Amino acid sequence: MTARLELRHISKSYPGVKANDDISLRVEPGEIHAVLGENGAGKSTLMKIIVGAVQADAGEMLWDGQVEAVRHPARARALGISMVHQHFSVFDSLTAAQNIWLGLDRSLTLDEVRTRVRELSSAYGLPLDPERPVHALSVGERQRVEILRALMTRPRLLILDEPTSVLTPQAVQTLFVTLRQLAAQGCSILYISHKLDEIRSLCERCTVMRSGRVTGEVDPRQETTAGLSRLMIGAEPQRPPPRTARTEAPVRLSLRGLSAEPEVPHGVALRDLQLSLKTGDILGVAGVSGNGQQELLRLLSGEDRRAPRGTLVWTADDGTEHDLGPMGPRQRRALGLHHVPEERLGRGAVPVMSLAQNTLLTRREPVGRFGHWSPSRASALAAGLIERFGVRAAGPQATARSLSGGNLQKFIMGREISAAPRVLIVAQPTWGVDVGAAAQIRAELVALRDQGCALLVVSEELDELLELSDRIVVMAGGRLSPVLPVAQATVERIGLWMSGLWTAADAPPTPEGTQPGAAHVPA
Ligand SMILES: Nc1ncnc2c1ncn2[C@@H]1O[C@H](COP(=O)(O)OP(=O)(O)OP(=O)(O)O)[C@@H](O)[C@H]1O
Repeated sequence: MTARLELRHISKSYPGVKANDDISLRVEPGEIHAVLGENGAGKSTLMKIIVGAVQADAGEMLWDGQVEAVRHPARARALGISMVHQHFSVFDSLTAAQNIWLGLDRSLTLDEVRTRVRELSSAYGLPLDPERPVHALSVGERQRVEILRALMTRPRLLILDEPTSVLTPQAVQTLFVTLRQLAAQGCSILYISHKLDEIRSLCERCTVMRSGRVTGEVDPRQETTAGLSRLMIGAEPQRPPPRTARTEAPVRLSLRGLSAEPEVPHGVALRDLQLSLKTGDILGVAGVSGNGQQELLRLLSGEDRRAPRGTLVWTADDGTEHDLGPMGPRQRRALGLHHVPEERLGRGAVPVMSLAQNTLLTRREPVGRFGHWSPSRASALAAGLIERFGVRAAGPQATARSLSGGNLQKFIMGREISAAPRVLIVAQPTWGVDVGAAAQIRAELVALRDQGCALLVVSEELDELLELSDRIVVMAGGRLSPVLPVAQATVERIGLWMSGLWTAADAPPTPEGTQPGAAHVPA
């Protein structure tokens, strides 16, 4: 059979790093082919070469058996190659439908695109209102925009770079049904993921990369998860640290009936949120993105300062209370409240600035008494983070945008964790991070909690929340469910609550479990 895509001896170097080193790869028509590799292994670079966004230094590409020099993304689109990127390339001020329309060849009118989006989103179980502006969408919903945009082009090769990082388990299953349907119709799929279970259940072949080279090609269905992990990182991931039993701990931060109207049209209104973050405790917030998580995170971080007086309260060690509502992020950081936003590029880091300069976004150590910052101290801080968190980067002067997605996530997480925060608010802590690094980040979060930090972790990965959290709460329709100790949080129960189906009777018989306003809320 003629391969749909064949790569022969592809190499690509950046200053100081050989991102791809003599890579060969074959993808058959209708094949679902995984590309697996640790952060910075060179997967995204290879995909960018296939779609013509980056030019290889050496090697050739064959399409349907013919040598093809894809020098431009338009050529890749004309061949039928479509890619869903890890970092979303959407325009914030436009609606979902307008964004999709812009990415197409204009053979359809905007109205036709809207109709088609509705059809595709219901056929493939990817709910999305085409009229909503993208700035009001959560990352999970933005990802759906990208996936729908790719599906609209009726691709012959669909490349997905970490498509499930922000999808719920149910949404992942639906996506897999879609992908299998597409493959059965002859579309080839290149699937990049760090989730070994997903690769084993979805893909027929798997190319493993390490440090820019192919280290093996296997049938993932014949491998164990541990076996794949060994091929990829040369070891099995760290086991989760043993949990110590928690005793009743003092409250550090509380939400007391916090309600807020949406800041933007189509945003989610928050209703009567009651919650306490305790010292030495990890509270996990589960839920489908777009149910108010983004709005809650903005109120907690201080980007949104509209929390009504007395509804967002910081309790100091001596018991005195401070109203956090009107304080901005910097004032909150001075108290010890740090925050990792879900969007890494743009909000977590400034893409064109060096890692050293990016430390200044949230850290004061490099800043002197008169407000001048010291480049050497910023570099030293960045170098320390690179070392401690195993960030693969050319050095402290590398720009944030030159890092692979997972490495930038490690850097940002490291910057906030090593600030020794008293409260840490984290969204999607291990998004795009390989299994080894994910285990390390989780262990660091648990260590922080053991040092007395109060953590709130928002994640769409239920398994991650169950592993990390001491207590779990579900967010649906802008409300919070009762809080459950993790031992009582079964996947079934949490899954049901994700659709807003809880009642006051669900609250466990503990003081923290009683939640006014925790009535049934259809999402
Ligand atoms: N534009 C660039 N300039 C400099 N270095 C780059 C650039 N793009 C990628 N690199 C480097 O090339 C290497 C491979 O990066 P790539 O993004 O391909 O990795 P990846 O396997 O996709 O990683 P991840 O799983 O973290 O997304 C990394 O060391 C990265 O820092």
